[in-house]
Amino acid sequence: MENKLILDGSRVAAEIKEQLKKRVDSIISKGITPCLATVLVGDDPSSATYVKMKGNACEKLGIISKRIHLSADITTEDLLNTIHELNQDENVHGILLQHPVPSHIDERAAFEAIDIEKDVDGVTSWGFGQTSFGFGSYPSCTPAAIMAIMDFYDIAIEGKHAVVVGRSPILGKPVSMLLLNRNATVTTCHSYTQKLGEIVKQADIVVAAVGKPKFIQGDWIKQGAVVMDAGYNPGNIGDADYEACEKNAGAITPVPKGVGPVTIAMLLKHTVDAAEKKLENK
Ligand SMILES: Nc1nc(=O)c2c([nH]1)NC[C@@H]1CN(c3ccc(C(=O)N[C@@H](CCC(=O)O)C(=O)O)cc3)C=[N+]21
Repeated sequence: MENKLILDGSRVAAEIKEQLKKRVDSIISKGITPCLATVLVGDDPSSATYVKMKGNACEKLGIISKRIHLSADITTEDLLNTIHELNQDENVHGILLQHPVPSHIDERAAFEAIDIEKDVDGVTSWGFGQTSFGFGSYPSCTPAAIMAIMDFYDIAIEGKHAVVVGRSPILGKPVSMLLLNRNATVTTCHSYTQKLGEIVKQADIVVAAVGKPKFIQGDWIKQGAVVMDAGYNPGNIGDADYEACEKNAGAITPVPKGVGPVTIAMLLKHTVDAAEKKLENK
């Protein structure tokens, strides 16, 4: 049997960040310091951890991390006001509103309030539309990460059958569009999909984006298929049953150190892109 490839997200992220560091230094020498604003609402511990990781990753590259932490009981209006202020703030180049926000808040309205120029996390419907049509600047970061890992390892996409399990607005749906734009044949599955295992079994590329630990079963994976696990469940458990899927897969991302670190690298890249655009228009 051919060798199995463990897709090392930490390595991909490290290489991307090394390139970014040079660009950050150059932007700073021209008088602008890239800045990402992160907005965290409430006190969910894993959200707090992820946001902290994003902020720290910024600072490591010399990007300013403007960290905004709002209390869980704010209103949608309060959150919209915060976003409007960040939109107005000349020194902020990118805005990340951490998902999920408390359920009494209209998350979609908050995402939509983000200025398209600053939507480095690809959460607006405008950004999604651009991604879908294939000309946007900032696809959502986890979908972008999945593509970046496949490109890093020269995994063929064109003509392949990609099965995406999940259709969330910033993961399953946009990654389906990115794969489609790369000429994959895309099947997007969800909670109403019948005979899911049989469909996944047909996949050359499986994207696990359901948000349920170990949901993708090993015997659903065709021999040699590529498994991209975008799950981030409590305890750092992926959406694929790794031990079982790994047996059949030709290539697979682990959790942790798979898609996660590259998601953060893509966020940094988009922030640097946004700061560079600002510089060009100065
Ligand atoms: N608006 C928005 N954009 C997001 O991109 C977004 C979000 N909301 N909400 C939550 C998910 C989750 N997410 C992760 C990013 C990195 C890791 C990551 O790097 N994890 C490490 C391990 C983490 C640890 O050590 O605790 C790894 O996989 O190696 C995980 C999860 C971004 N998300």
